[in-house]
Amino acid sequence: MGVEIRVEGLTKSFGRQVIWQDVSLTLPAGEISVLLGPSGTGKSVFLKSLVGLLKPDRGNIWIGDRNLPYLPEGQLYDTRKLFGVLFQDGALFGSMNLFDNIAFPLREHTRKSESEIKRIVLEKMEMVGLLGAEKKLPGEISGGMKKRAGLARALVLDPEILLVDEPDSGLDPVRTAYLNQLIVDLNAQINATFLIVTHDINTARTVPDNIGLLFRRELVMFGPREMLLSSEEPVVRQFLNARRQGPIGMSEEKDVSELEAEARMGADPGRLPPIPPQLMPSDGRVRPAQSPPGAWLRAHGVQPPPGSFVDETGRNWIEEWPRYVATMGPVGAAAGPGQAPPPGPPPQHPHGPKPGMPPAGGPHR
Ligand SMILES: Nc1ncnc2c1ncn2[C@@H]1O[C@H](COP(=O)(O)OP(=O)(O)OP(=O)(O)O)[C@@H](O)[C@H]1O
Repeated sequence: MGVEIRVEGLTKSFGRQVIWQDVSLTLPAGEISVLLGPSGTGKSVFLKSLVGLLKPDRGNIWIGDRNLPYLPEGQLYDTRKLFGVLFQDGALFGSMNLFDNIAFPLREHTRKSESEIKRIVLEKMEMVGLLGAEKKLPGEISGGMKKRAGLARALVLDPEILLVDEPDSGLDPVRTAYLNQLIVDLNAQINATFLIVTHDINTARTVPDNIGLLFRRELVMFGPREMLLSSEEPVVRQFLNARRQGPIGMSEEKDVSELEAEARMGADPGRLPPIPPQLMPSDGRVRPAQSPPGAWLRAHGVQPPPGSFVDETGRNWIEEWPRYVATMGPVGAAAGPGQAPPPGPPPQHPHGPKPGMPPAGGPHR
């Protein structure tokens, strides 16, 4: 499962407003990528273009040998079935209970029997920790539950590509941490290609394999998490450090005089903080598409900022990794019952009975 998406020279405008131009990137199969950018830089437009809901002015979106913007209607319809999409608000039908909302794509796009639909819906509801909430209406549940219901619906057609638009919007930091864990767990389980749009820097720093940044109508950078988190590029440093100092202004980019004034005052976008360990699946397995910590930095001879890859217990995950993988079994496999426990909790692990999946009946607000 999971397919590569290759975007080449993509440009999109509405009338005379250019949203972004000449965007090229590859979303590697099975990996988690995050797209960042100041508000209004066209992140949602990019997601909608990827799934064929908006047509770019020019450029290619290759999924295998299919170039999505140029597909005839019938093939576009088929190709869209490869995608699961979680929109910002979950996009649930208010008058349908969660079961029917989640069953909707199956009833619309497949000829499965009701008993088969029930099996699939309950399986996906269990995956997102919503079993027991089948009868609830969207208006009766919290924002976090709506996101998880939207996620379950995005999963029912077994997507090879999962697009998630601002999973953290409207969620408190704890629920965002649960949702991040759920995303990592789902990626480990279904091995699809994930693209997440987010404003949450902690999510961007800990969840993905790759990060991209849109600014000034361009994709400033896209690459492995370690590349962006060790980048000296001012706009990348400013964004990932969440600072005012740097090229990004209040509503658009700063002009030259503002930047010169900042330089005179010695303001800069801040030193690079340590690179945190990447969030691991909660059952301790290594995701099939996951790279060992420090792999990109080593390959490119880049020294990480001091304190990188050290978790809250003081363990350095570059040193720990070979032992961890050996203990946890082969890459992609869950730990077996007879295996020794890993050396303490995996990095960035939220504590609790089943990380990523608070019980459906539990507190959600
Ligand atoms: N269908 C449309 N017609 C015209 N303009 C549009 C359309 N959709 C989006 N836009 C414009 O495209 C720009 C980018 O919007 P988009 O929602 O993609 O930004 P974003 O980066 O996702 O923002 P945010 O982070 O605030 O959600 C905005 O100026 C928006 O008004």
